[in-house]
Amino acid sequence: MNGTTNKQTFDVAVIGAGTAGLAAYRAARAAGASAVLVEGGAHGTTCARVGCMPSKLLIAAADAAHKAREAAPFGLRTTVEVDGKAVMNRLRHERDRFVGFVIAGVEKIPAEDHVRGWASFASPHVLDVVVTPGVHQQVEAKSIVVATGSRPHVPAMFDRVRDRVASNEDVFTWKDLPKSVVVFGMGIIGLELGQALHRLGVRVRLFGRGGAIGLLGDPVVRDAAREIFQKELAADPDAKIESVAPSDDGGVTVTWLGADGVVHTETFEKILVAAGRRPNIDTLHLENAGIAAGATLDRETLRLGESHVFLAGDVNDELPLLHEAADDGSIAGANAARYPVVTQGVRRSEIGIAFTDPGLAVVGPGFEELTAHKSAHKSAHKSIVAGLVRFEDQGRSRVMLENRGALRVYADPKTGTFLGAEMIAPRAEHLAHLLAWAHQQKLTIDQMLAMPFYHPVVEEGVRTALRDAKAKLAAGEQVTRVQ
Ligand SMILES: Cc1cc2nc3c(=O)[nH]c(=O)nc-3n(C[C@H](O)[C@H](O)[C@H](O)COP(=O)(O)OP(=O)(O)OC[C@H]3O[C@@H](n4cnc5c(N)ncnc54)[C@H](O)[C@@H]3O)c2cc1C
Ligand SMILES: NC(=O)c1ccc[n+]([C@@H]2O[C@H](COP(=O)([O-])OP(=O)(O)OC[C@H]3O[C@@H](n4cnc5c(N)ncnc54)[C@H](O)[C@@H]3O)[C@@H](O)[C@H]2O)c1
Repeated sequence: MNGTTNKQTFDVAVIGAGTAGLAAYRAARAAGASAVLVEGGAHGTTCARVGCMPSKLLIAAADAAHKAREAAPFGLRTTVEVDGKAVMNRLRHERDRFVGFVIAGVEKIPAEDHVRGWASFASPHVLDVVVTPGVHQQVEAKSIVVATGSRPHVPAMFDRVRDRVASNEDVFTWKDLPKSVVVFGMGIIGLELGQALHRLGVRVRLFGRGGAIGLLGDPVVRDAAREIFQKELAADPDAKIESVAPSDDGGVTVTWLGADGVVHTETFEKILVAAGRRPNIDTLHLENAGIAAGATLDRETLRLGESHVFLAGDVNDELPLLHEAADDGSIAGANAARYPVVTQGVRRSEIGIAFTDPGLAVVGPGFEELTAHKSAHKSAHKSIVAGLVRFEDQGRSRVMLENRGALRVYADPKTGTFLGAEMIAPRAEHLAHLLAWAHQQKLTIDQMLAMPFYHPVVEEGVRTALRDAKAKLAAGEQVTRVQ
């Protein structure tokens, strides 16, 4: 290390000024501690800059195009022309507005509480911050909140085209829509962006791995999702890729073995890899932090083992979602301020949503976790009750021509307590909230059925699933995971 300047001392140091880090800094200050926020990259948070907000802006344009194009059955004649430059301009304009609000909040933080540079552990309580190459600053703190987020993971199979691979960091910088995009990964990012680009007139092909679709774990719901997406898009959730090679025109050529047993080759202008994200923890020299070997994260306190280090947001690889990052930050920041006294934070019921159309959602721990082994014996899976609704004949969904999808609600066979749900459904984001609130209240299926249901609404579909669960509870009909 050369060019080290002064050492500043605080009660709490927070690494990363994303959603979790900003919440941690504010919670630490509110608890009366002195605190510093260390940020190495661009301000504005992943969510606002290259995540939640720009992706939803692209989806909003795509949905508008799709609705207009699909209006004929209602007796409407429309033609849709997509102006790619205008789509991307609006996206960036609105995105920059959201980023601006975050930056305005950061600017309110006193300058003395703010260090610009990349931090890593020099010793348990001292961070080395690289301000510019060769210029270092030291920050000393009693406790440290690591809130460094995550980054896109690009597997080795893309090594030959690595310099051409786009991630969520690149898509929203595109000035115009490309003619064609191959998307690897049918997780949430791949599905959201892939479907949106397709609806905006881009030739899209989606490749997934192992049959996974978004966040779904329930085989009944996943099968429905596969069918729906494959009807609309070229999508193979269990792709047998033979090669991904650079093409002469600056794009990529993909060769794969199709489900038809035939080897196909197609060339695309762009390649988007959305094959998962990795926590930004490997460059922090955590080995210098004095943390006992084998220390694990306590999700209720966000403390790493018995140490003075707390992990908040995507970096802890628990639930990489915006509202969880914000909650993590508040819990970790308050605990870091009170360290060594730590208290358990309030955790909410789990909810995950993919903003596809139809939307995907999981409420509670999800089918796979609910039915996981109940003992060390491999074949001993837990049984649950699952009530099903399919949306083909659901009244309001059919009125709107959005009658596609399936939803399963889960119940405890003994108590009838609602355990969660998975769905691909119209208005999924709203149904998921309704169900998550019932889940957090630990309601039973009977108590949920005693709530009001208006007519005609999509929520009546949820009632159908709840009634099915009630009937199956009475009949003792349970489901178990099939290996
Ligand atoms: C395309 C996309 C769409 C998404 N859509 C949604 C959505 O619709 N809903 C939802 O709930 N979630 C969504 N998410 C997830 C959500 O964006 C993240 O869970 C959330 O932004 C994580 O916040 P964070 O504070 O942990 O990380 P970040 O906001 O990434 O902040 C981490 C910060 O740490 C800084 N940093 C890293 N290392 C260092 C270091 N060594 N020194 C100093 N600073 C460092 C980084 O520069 C960064 O500013 C989406 C994510 C993506 C990628
Ligand atoms: N609406 C939302 O809340 C939202 C939207 C976008 C992202 N996010 C967050 O960001 C996280 C990361 O999203 P993501 O979609 O990158 O990750 P993901 O983990 O959700 O999905 C990655 C997918 O890529 C597949 N995959 C892995 N390697 C592959 C390969 N070589 N070829 C093809 N497929 C491959 C995996 O099987 C998996 O299904 C999500 O887990 C989520 O928490 C949330």
